[in-house]
Amino acid sequence: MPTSKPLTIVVAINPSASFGKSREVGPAVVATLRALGHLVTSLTEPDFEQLRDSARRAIAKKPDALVVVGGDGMVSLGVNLLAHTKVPLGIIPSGTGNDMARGLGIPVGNTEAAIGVLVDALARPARAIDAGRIRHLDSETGEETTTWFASVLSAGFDAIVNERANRLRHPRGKSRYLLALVIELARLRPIRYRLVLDGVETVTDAALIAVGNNQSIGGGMRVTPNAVVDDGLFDVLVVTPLSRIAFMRVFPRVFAGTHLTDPRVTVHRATHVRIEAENVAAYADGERVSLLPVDVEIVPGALRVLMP
Ligand SMILES: Nc1ncnc2c1ncn2[C@@H]1O[C@H](COP(=O)(O)OP(=O)(O)OP(=O)(O)O)[C@@H](O)[C@H]1O
Repeated sequence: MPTSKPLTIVVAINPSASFGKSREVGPAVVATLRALGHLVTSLTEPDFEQLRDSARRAIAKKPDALVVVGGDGMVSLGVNLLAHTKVPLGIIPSGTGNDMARGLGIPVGNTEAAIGVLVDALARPARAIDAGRIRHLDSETGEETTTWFASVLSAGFDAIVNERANRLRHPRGKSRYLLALVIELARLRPIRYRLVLDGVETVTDAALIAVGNNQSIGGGMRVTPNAVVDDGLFDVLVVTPLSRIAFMRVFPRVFAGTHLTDPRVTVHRATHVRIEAENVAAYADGERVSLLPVDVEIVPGALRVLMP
């Protein structure tokens, strides 16, 4: 591993990521960075909100980097604190999905390799990538607010499955999503959307709309496989209504990103996207944003990242 000058680094750790299966990852990151001589502030808190508050206070001191240890929820925490600042974001994936890390080429499922990538990246200037800015109504206050995302915003069948999984108490782990998928597949029906892409409006029935800065959701489902994080554009996936049988044919192809050849699947490129539909929630970077409508805008170069 190359050595670099001592840096001040904040490491924000989610010990509950991946259902607590990766508790040793955070301490390993902190130990490695300290062994290299960096000045590390290690943050763990009882819950997400307190961690976000501690990280916000630590970032106000302008450290050289914020490293998040966890899944896409932790990426979301980092992106929302760092967008439009000069502080770069490092990611050590230890969550369930880890889609942002996957799309950036950060090793997933190999902590040592991910730490190696981070250490190398700390010795180089960080890379600027685009981020998505969502304008929506806050679910609690009803007031207009802004949420940033770096990977994919989705609003459709996958969000419905997510909502169902969150309402289920059992089973734990990935099988909860599988059960939610089976339940919602049985109830599958088209959603009527109003979609505005760079000022051009369409009203369409669809099963799913996803707005990608990066490529995947749900742990490697490459919904927008051609999205590029620094091209100043979103890839907007629209899947027209599918029968259950057609869904089961198209769905496995999404993992490989080969669904784009299916005539029921379209990808548009746009910088501004408005999505409206009745009673459908938007999820971004795996976290619930709010019910639709949302207005989404790409902000070129808004985020600095430590990546290969
Ligand atoms: N102590 C804690 N610190 C931070 N987050 C916590 C904590 N306890 C529970 N959480 C929950 O963890 C969620 C974020 O999890 P994260 O995304 O890091 O991992 P994951 O869900 O396993 O992975 P992925 O999002 O990639 O599927 C937050 O929504 C938060 O509510």
